[in-house]
Amino acid sequence: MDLDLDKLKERQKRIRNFSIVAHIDHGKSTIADRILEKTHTVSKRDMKAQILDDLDLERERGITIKLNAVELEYTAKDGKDYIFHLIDTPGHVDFSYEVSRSLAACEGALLVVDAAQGVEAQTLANAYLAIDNDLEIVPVINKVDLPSAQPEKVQEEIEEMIGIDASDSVMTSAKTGLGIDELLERIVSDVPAPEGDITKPLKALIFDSVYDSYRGVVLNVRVREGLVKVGDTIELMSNKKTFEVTDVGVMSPKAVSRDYLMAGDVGYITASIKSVVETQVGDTVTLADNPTDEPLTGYRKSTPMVYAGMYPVDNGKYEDLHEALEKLKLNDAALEYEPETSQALGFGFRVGFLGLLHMDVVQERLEREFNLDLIITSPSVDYHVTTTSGEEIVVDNPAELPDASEIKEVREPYVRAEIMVPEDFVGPVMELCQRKRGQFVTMDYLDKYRVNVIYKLPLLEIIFDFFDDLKSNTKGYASLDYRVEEYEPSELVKMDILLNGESVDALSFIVHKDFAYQRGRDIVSRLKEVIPRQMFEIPVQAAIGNKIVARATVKAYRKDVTAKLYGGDRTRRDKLLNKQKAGKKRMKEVGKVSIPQEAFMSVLNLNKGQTDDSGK
Ligand SMILES: Nc1nc2c(ncn2[C@@H]2O[C@H](COP(=O)(O)OP(=O)(O)OP(=O)(O)O)[C@@H](O)[C@H]2O)c(=O)[nH]1
Repeated sequence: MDLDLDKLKERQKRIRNFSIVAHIDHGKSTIADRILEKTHTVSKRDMKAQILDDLDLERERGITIKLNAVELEYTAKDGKDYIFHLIDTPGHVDFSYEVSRSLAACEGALLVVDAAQGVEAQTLANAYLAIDNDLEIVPVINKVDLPSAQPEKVQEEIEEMIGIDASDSVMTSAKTGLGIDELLERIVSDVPAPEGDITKPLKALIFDSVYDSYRGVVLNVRVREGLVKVGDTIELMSNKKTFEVTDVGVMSPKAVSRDYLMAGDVGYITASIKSVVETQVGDTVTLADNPTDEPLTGYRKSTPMVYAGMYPVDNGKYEDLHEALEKLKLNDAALEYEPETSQALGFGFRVGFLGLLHMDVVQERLEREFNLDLIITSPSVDYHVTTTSGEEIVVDNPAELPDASEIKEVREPYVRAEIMVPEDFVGPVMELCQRKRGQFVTMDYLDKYRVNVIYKLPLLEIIFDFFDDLKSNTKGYASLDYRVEEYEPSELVKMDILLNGESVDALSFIVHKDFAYQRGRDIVSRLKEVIPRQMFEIPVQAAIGNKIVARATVKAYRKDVTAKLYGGDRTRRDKLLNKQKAGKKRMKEVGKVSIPQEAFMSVLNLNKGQTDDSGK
């Protein structure tokens, strides 16, 4: 192999590694498509819309979940050929950890801002992530074709709110293709070429790893120093495991083998690694016989924020569910699960998700790709509990919360929520936050019209429907960004639900003392609606400890039953519920009672009930 050092150095100067960051829907994927098209990475004819979103589900939902790195070739106006590595990032608040991963592989970021919407919460959050990573930021104002576009105003916003020079922002319309040529030139001129000594021992960062049934584990790496090629023995520095490299290459957008990857490159390595568990994202890859002295510093790991039980409708499918989760995990580093048993539902798993959207995506993939029918219990957060005997435990399943008499203190996760909103809506936003047990922190005017309202809120209150409520209370103008900051003591109680006199563990939930009675009543009346009638009466009760706080009765079967199901507005929560309804009637027999999937999601509706009540 001809590895002329001067040529390699010359090649390194022509590499540009960059990401595109934006608030959701500001046009990141469409811009990526245009760039791919312009660089002829895919011919227009072959190009499916949004080729970077390779999961069917992503395309359907129009959201980007997994990050993808592609290599593009671009002949610039200076006549030289440049090598672009474009790393796509997701925009949804559930997936912000994926953003920080991809940024670690780049020197620059295109910050895309919608010319009509302006800077929003995720624009800021992502811009700060990029600044923290020392990336060169190229501001891009997209959708300038829209009649409501106000590019100059957006330019000012970027300068005022992010503090970067936006006077030379690239004006684009990813829809018409306007400005894309200029954007490509700006990537060449503004994004710095990677540095890193090619002659030093290999030092590469794993920023993603995916399982491929043909190739085994595929490591997506950013090479920082040195060079790697087929036949090398690599070592994963965190666990000292060694593997022989079977292939290296880049995605373009399909996998294309290369002779080597060198300092500055973003590409893949395969090395007959059997399990993704061995390959930690953030780990450093080096050569076994010529290792680097110091590993790279890893970056923030994703941690689940929402937990729910997943049970096969057919108990015989437990192993299938196990296998399916194992396979999904190979592709989804954020997914966590462990076995769990429920008296009511049998054997299943407690699964940790980044948020409700992530939960929804996982459920859909399990059902679609693995053909499983699942019952999912209502989502919960994790609680830190100190028992009277001084023991510290973490509880992510309401059924496992110890008896009140054994609890000294329960702490729940609180987030710092930044809500950006036009001044006119500050009132409704504050009202909503107060209702959700929020504590006001501060409020800043971002410009003449817009305010950044900061609240401390219990994660429990915001995971379900806060975002939807926020949107409806502000005519869609508010944007939200949040992160878990701390755990704080809270007066929480466990609500048990009894059907036919039997406590159903999978229906219990944790609720703040002040809302307990109302929610007890709400859930009971909701369950009364969704539990199908039988030949006998079914008492439905809500209890805190031994105390029954609400009760209702599912009357014995009559012929004219019309189950009144919640229709409601078009929010994510409702879509979730509607989907549960639309699918096959998923039921679980518990004792003599059949419990449908909707019953387990009742707690999502409860919040709605509460909001409606207080909103009246
Ligand atoms: N009018 C107009 N519409 C655009 C333009 N760019 C993108 N859009 C539309 O805006 C919507 C969102 O674009 P996407 O590219 O999917 O946005 P995104 O930021 O990638 O969204 P996520 O992948 O969900 O984070 C789509 O309906 C696009 O067709 C533009 O320049 N002009």
